[in-house]
Amino acid sequence: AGTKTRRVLAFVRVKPTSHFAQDMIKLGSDNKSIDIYIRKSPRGGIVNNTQTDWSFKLDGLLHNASQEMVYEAVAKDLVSKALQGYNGTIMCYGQTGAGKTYTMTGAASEYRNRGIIPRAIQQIFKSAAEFLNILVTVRISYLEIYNETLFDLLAPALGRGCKDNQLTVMDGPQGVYVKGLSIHPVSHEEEALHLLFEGETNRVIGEHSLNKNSSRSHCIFTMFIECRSRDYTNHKCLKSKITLIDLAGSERLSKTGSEGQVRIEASYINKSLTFLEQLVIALADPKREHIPFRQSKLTHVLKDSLGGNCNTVLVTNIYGEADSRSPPSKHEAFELFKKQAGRVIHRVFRENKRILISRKKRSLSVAQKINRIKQQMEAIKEALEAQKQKRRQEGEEAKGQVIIDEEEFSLILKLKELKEEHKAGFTELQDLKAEIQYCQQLVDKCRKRLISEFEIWYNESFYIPEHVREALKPGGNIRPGMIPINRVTCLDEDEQDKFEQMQEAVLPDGPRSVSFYRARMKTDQKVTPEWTGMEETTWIIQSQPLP
Ligand SMILES: Nc1ncnc2c1ncn2[C@@H]1O[C@H](COP(=O)(O)OP(=O)(O)OP(=O)(O)O)[C@@H](O)[C@H]1O
Repeated sequence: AGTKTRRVLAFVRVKPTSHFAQDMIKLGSDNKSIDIYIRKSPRGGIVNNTQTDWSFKLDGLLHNASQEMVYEAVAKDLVSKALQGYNGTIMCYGQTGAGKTYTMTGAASEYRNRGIIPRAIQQIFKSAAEFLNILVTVRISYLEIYNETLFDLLAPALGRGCKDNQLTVMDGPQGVYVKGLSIHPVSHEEEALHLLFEGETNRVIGEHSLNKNSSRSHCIFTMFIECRSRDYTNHKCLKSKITLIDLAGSERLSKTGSEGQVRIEASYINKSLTFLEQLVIALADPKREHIPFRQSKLTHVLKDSLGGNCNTVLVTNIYGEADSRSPPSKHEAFELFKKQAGRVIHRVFRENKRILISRKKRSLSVAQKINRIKQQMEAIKEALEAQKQKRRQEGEEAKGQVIIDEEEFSLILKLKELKEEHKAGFTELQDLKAEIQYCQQLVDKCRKRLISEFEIWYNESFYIPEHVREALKPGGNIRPGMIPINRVTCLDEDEQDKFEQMQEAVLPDGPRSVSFYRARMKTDQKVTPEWTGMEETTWIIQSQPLP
């Protein structure tokens, strides 16, 4: 009470598309408004009072905006204010695949396309390095809320147990705190980025989330900042925090057809987003006395990150695609799947394929070596035969005494050596053949698994009700179940490999990208299991329960 609540700034980011839905979405020419027109649903019946037009006033419309432009518009000012003691919160809201994670974290492999979180980390550390008389301390936490349970995404990264990282939100004299949360002090930009990337990985492969679409959880990345004077006579300390939230995908709320686990998740997401909405509405109303913070884990955790002296920005990510009722094409969805829900199995598949290819290459080179040895052996045998002939002609054998000269002796030794090499090569080749066969089986198994999990995920994620299916044009390639499995199977992985290799080969963009790439590499090295034995490969596949 008494504190002036700052207004929540609202931005809309439209995912770039080649088929922009001009009939449905009108973007204001001043970039500060958006109008949405929805065709009436045929399900509405004769009396159909469903609202079909909406107009929204915004603080900014981000259409065809680069990651850098988004950061400038949404975050830069908020982050610099955090260094002056103001709390700042940025939330991304929107449908699955609309670009929330892209906006918050960004594309994993490209510096240029890094999102708000890595840019905020960089801005903080860059500013901190420029302050002469101020010592800046940064601590980081990374939380995930899944089905109203809190998880500490940094627990495994900081060497804590993965199993007991479930947390409780508590109210204390200092405000809200999360019991048992790892809040890690970081001294360096690279270390902070590394923690972010590690947390991201845990978000996808965490025990509770092995089979879930990443959009079914809320992720909260927080930087606690303390600025104090280096002059020890001045004890003043400015404390603030920046909270960056990737909210769970919102599209399942109205979806019919979801069952079991999916339905439970949807209901949790539904509730928590509704409570968040109520909270934002309550905060905006100066007459409201009671602010319902405790209704859900999300609102409870965000108690001191919303309202009050906090700068808050809401980014709504939307699809601008024409006919956005249709699910994405299977090809597009498969790409998404490999990055999200199917990430683990896809990684196992690729790793097995890599092993298979390396074994095949090795086996080829061993076979070539064996051939060379064989040729050398033939040549030596011929030479030895010639020597024998020579001796025969000279009648030595008749005398019962064989005298071998030095040359012949060394040929015999060489032949013996080659025979051993040949034998060893042959054994290695046999072993490699067995390994290749085994690897091939694993690769096939993984491919099957990848595809069957994809099919399940696709149907779960983009299930369309009967009436919409009917509305879709016949012969279109977006109808579920209409694309034969073998078309998915033949998605050109090798082309993709080539592309990824090319991406890796691209030089870092500018000196500040080095810490980004190094932190990424560290995460990748740590996360990728040691693929030394086949047993481990099998173990990972077997340990993945079916959805
Ligand atoms: N502005 C953009 N420019 C280019 N690619 C984008 C953009 N927004 C999203 N994408 C791409 O679209 C795909 C889906 O985006 P993203 O994963 O960020 O969606 P999401 O809303 O976080 O989905 P989920 O809720 O499932 O986590 C990704 O491959 C991402 O790289």
